[in-house]
This record gives sequence, C-alpha cells and structure tokens, in this order.
Amino acid sequence: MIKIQEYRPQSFIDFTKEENVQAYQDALKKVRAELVGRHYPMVINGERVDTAEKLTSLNPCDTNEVVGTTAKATIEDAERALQGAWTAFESWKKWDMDARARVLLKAAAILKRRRLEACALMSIEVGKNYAEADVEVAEAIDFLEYYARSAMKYSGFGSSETTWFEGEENGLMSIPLGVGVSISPWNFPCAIFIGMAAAPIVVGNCVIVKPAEDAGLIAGFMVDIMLEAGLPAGVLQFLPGVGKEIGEYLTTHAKTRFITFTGSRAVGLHINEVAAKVQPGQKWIKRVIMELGGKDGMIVDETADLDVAVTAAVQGAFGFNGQKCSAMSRLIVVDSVYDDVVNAFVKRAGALKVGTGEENANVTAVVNQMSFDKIKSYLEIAPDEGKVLLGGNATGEANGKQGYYVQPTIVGDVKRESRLAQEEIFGPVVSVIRARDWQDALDIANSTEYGLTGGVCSASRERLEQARAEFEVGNLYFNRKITGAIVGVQPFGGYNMSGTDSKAGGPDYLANFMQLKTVTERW
Ligand SMILES: NC(=O)c1ccc[n+]([C@@H]2O[C@H](COP(=O)([O-])OP(=O)(O)OC[C@H]3O[C@@H](n4cnc5c(N)ncnc54)[C@H](O)[C@@H]3O)[C@@H](O)[C@H]2O)c1
Ligand SMILES: N[C@@H](CCC=O)C(=O)O
Repeated sequence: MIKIQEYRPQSFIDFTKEENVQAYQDALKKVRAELVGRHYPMVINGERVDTAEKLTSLNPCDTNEVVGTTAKATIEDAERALQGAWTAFESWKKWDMDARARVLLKAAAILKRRRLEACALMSIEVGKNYAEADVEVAEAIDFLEYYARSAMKYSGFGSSETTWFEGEENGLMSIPLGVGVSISPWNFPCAIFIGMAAAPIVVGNCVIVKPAEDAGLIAGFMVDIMLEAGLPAGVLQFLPGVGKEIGEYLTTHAKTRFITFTGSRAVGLHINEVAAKVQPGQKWIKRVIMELGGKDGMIVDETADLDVAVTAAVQGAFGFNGQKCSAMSRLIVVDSVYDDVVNAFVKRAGALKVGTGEENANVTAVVNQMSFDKIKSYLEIAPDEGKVLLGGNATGEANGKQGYYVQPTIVGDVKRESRLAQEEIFGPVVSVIRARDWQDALDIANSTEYGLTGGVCSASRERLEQARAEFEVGNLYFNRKITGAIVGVQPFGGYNMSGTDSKAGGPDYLANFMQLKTVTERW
C-alpha cells in the first residue's frame, strides 16, 4: 500500500493579503498570454483529434471576448471513444489499485502547482471571482486526494467484510463496472468535472467525459493534467460536444454501463428515462448516478443571532451569483423578526459590487444568454409574486462592459406556492417568505419537490434537533451558510428531485462505480 499522509482538505487562499491578490493577477496575465485563445481538441485513445466544427467559449463578463474553442464531437467520434474505452478497460481493470491511486495523487500535485492558473482561467471563462474560483480548485484537488485514498480500502480479495463461517473461505470482491459516461455542468467545471471522472477511474473503470458547452477550456486544462499524471490511453476519453447530440447518443447506447450526471432536473430526468430503456444487444441494467437542481431554503427564527443569519444569507445567496445547486434561493423568516432580518439582508446585499470575475467583483455576470433570458423572465413576474426590495433588473452591462449582468435581487413577501418560491432560477435572485412561526417555517422549507441543501439559524436546541430529524435535505447546515461543502467533511448530494443522494466526497461514493462479487470456497 502507498504510504501517504491522512487526507486533509486544502486550505483556501486568503485574499485579504495583498501578495495573494497580486499572485492572482499575475496568474490572470499568464493565462491571458498562454491559454486564452487556445483550442482544445478531443482526446480519443490517447490521440488529440479535431473536428471541422468547433464550440466557442465566451467570456460572460465581456461577451465581445472569445475565450477559446474546443472540438465539437460527432456521433462517429462518440462511437469510437466508446469502443476504444472498452479496449482500454481490459488492461486498466487489472492495474493494481495503488497504481491507479498514484495517478490521482500525481494529478493533485500538478494541480496544486497550477492552482492559480486554473482559478484565473475560470475567472475568464465562467466569471468566478477569486475566492469562488479558489474554493473550486481546492475542491478539485481534494476530490483527487480523497478518492485516491478511498480506493485503497477496496483493494484485493475480501476487501469488504464478511462473517466467518466454519469450513469455508468467504470473500466480497469489489470489481469495476466497465465503461461509463460522465456528463457535467458549467457551474463547477473544474471540481465536479474532475471528481465525476476520477472516482470511476480510480477503481478501474474507463470514462468518456463530456464537459458543459460553456466551459470546455477548463475541462481541457484538467484533462491535460490527468494525462501528464500518467493515465493510459483510452481510460479518459475527452469528448467536448453538444449534450443533445453526443450526450443523448451515449446515454442511450447499449454499450454504456453507467452514467454519472450532474446538471439540471429536466435533463437528468430525461437521461434517467432513456437510460432505463433496454437497447438491442444490451446486457445490463445501466447504473445511473445523478445530482440535480435545488430550491434551497434557510430558516431564520426569532432566537437567531441576526448578524450570523444575515451573513449566512448573503454568502449563501450571492456566492457565484446564486449559480450553485446549493444556493440559498429561499429565505424563510418567522414573522416576529421578519422586518429586522429582511432590512439587514437588503442593506448588506445592496453593498455588493457587480463587475467582472477578473476584477474580483462580489457578483459577476451569469453564464450565458439562455441563463440571462431565463432569469429575466423571473424578474418580470417578480412584482406580481412579491415586493421587489432590491435590484430587479437584468442590465446586461456593468462598468462599461457588455455581459450577462443581473442585479442582486431580493423579493419580499413571496407566496410559498408561487413560481418564485418553487422553481430553480439559478441566478442572484432570492425569494423571502414570511412564516407565522417556527413550525410554519419548517413546513415551508419542506414544501418543494427538491431536497438538496437547507439551513436553520436558531439558538433553540429543541428546534435544531427537530430540523435534524425532519428537514428533508441531503445537506443541512445550522447557523452558517448553506453552500460550500468540503470533500470528506460534508459529503454532498440531495434528496427527492435533487438527485440520487450519491454523496460526492463521501466515504461510500466509489461504491457507485463497482459491483460486488461474493466468492465462497469450501475447504
Ligand atoms: N446537485 C449537484 O451536485 C449539482 C451541482 C452542480 C450543478 N447542479 C445543477 O446543474 C444545473 C446547472 O448546470 P447546467 O445548466 O450545465 O445543466 P444542464 O442540465 O443544462 O447540462 C448539464 C450537462 O448535460 C448535458 N446535456 C444536455 N442535454 C443532454 C441530453 N439530452 N443528454 C445528455 N446530456 C445532455 C449538457 O451538455 C451539460 O454537459 C442546475 O440545475 C444546478 O442546480 C447540480
Ligand atoms: N458542492 C457545492 C455546490 C455544487 C453545486 O452547484 C456546494 O456545496 O456549495
């Protein structure tokens, strides 16, 4: 077994220190000189292969800027990648678990050295500010480090415990599934992208990775690191392309053994449906692991520390412009403290600066035109569904730059059953809902079809214990923000329509990508 230190999450960079801000700005210059304008081809069977058509990544904070391009895979490319991955599987599955884990550890080491480059690239490609980009790259390093260590417990015959039985040897072997497809979103294009690839790979599977259309460059950057770390040809097939085309082809394909998907509820449910249909020649029931959207609520009751609650609300709602599945999009406040909480929340959110990721603004542009239009459509109905207390406009401009800018928006007295209170908007828009009392607040919190993150700000032990038992979410937080789960510390995944609760960054996550074989030998 490899001798390595116990897993410890990465610490975050302190951007209150001038030298760290300077280092970030130097990285932005380096990335602008070396990565912006670059083209990433596909990687199939270890070869870089290009396509006639390309996908273009735009800077959302300055839509006049093309950040770079990737190949746009065709159905034929997808077929070749799938067949090639099955060939690679024949040898990769026989690699020693430690040897596979070593590739992840090496990739983590390279990423640590290139940490600020990865951050800077995301500031330009998806508009993350410094802290948001840093937290994400730290998470990507953590996934690699954590899954490498987790894999070791599945090494060898009898790696899972069975009960002793006289006269026999019994053992439970964990074996990889085969070739799967990993389809990722643009909002965590480094951490989720690499976490969903590294986990199946380290336990012996081969994976076709299909990044989101808006974030192909950071995905290409991460693939380069995995290859530099020594991943053999065909184990990780990089297939940038359009979800509705190659994503659809691969999820429907008879030779796809598993699908790991993170993205919207609509696409996730569609994939779940097509994957369930058995295709001619298909030998297995496809395993589907999916993490979807959220409409996450945080309750503030009359016993809460107001300052703690408002800080948690601002961080949870507006971090990366509310473009997190975990974002606090519903603030549920009990009537007796409603005015105090909401006034303080509006005041604090009103001080947030809107601008580019590169300028390290608090709130930057949302990712693309479709997202901008969708958020705008919710802002249009906001005055009918509540009282707009802050923002309310999709300006499309900030500090002279054209981009997908939306003002931080707070809508008060939103009705609990309204669209604003029930549908995932995925932008800097918060619905505040007035509850009669604590029990009413908990009922409102549980009144959506989602169940990803949730929070309670309260000093009442009794209420916290009730929420621990009754708040229906996969990740529940007390007296802090409801975003920012750390690998190994807060395993992440949702209930109900938020997903299959696979708990990325948790102790059992790798089991999603293995099948168990019980072997008995009578002596
Ligand atoms: N629960 C979580 O852990 C988690 C984490 C991040 C994001 N999300 C969710 O992701 C969503 C935002 O991401 P998005 O806009 O990229 O989501 P999306 O569903 O639009 O796209 C996700 C991926 O699916 C692909 N895709 C689209 N149609 C497809 C099809 N028919 N077949 C196969 N693949 C297809 C896309 O190309 C993309 O790579 C939000 O709903 C957010 O809550 C959830
Ligand atoms: N894991 C992240 C959210 C990922 C979804 O967008 C968090 O905990 O905030």
